[in-house]
Amino acid sequence: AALPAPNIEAVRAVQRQAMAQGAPGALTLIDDQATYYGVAGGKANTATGARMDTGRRFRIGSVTKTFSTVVLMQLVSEGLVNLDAPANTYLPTPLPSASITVRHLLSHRSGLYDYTNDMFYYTVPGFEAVRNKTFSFQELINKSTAHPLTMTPGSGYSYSNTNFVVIGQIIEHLTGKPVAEQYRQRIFEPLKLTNTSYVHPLTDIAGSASRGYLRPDDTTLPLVDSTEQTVSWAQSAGAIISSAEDLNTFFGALLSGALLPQSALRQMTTMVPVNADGSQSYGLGLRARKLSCGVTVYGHTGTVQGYYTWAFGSADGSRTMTSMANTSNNGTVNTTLGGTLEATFCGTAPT
Ligand SMILES: C[C@@H](NC(=O)[C@@H](C)NC(=O)CCCC[C@H](NC(=O)C[NH3+])C(=O)[O-])C(=O)O
Repeated sequence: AALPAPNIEAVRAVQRQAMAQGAPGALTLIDDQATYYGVAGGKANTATGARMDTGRRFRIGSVTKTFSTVVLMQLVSEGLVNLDAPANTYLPTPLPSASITVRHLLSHRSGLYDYTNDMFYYTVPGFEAVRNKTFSFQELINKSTAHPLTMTPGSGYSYSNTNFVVIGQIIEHLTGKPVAEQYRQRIFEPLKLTNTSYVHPLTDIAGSASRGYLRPDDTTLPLVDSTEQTVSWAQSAGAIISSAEDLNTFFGALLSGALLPQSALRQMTTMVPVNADGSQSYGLGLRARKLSCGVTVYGHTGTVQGYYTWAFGSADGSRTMTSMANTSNNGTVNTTLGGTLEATFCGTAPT
């Protein structure tokens, strides 16, 4: 069924609202079967006054989880991993529970505690304490397993960054190669994502990039420029740098079936509701949202110091959209930015 036309004025209104709520700048790029609509407002750099534009690179946070899932699903398709086998089968150091399967990790059903809850309890001190640090996967996993499991594995949905740090460790343990090489060889190069990179533990964003601004818990204090960091606290759970165009290409290829065998994509898009009315669900490294016009879109959100990202596409990948606001620790801005989904896929204006 044909989608309603994107409502570009509504996208602009959403961005204006997000900026009024504290985002220095915002961008949205829509790829509607190779017709492009770009909207950008505000500042990419508040010190120089450089304006935001849709070509700017930025940190995509948890949208990284979908890239890690694609690599893992390629290993499944190559017969190297069984989704329902215990994760311990593929790990150098066993997790505390042998009943945690690979599928539990990809669907946030493992019960592994999310160490970032402790790490970022105090937003700016927590960030400053790790922004230049490098962690091994095992160090991050040990921070998690210092806490008991939050639930019996498989008994429910509970989002945890730890799950995708373990996925990164499985990828490296199985292939003997760093995740950076896997992302590049299996996704970035084949799809020609020339503005997408995994440079951990380097802290700079090369090329034309937006600065990112972290809002302190004391909102009367000025924003903190959080652009340079290793993102070693997240790695395979959140350290990729990309652009709106590249994320649209990635989700377009994934959802149209050009990136994975159909059977693997079907595993990823087998969703489990995660909220009461079922409008939000999670599959394998993939979120789904049922919009007001009945359209369901698939993608991922991202939150990393200084950047909010929404990257989603229609079920067949024929229309994709990426939105970014260059602030974080400001839930109001993130929720507002999510309004670009309705504007893009339902043509509706913000309420
Ligand atoms: C939710 C999102 N998850 C991610 O993108 C992952 C990588 N990010 C986080 O877990 C947030 C870490 C704290 C950010 C900090 N917040 C604090 O420090 C709060 N005390 C900030 O907002 O920048 C997703 O999957 O959609």
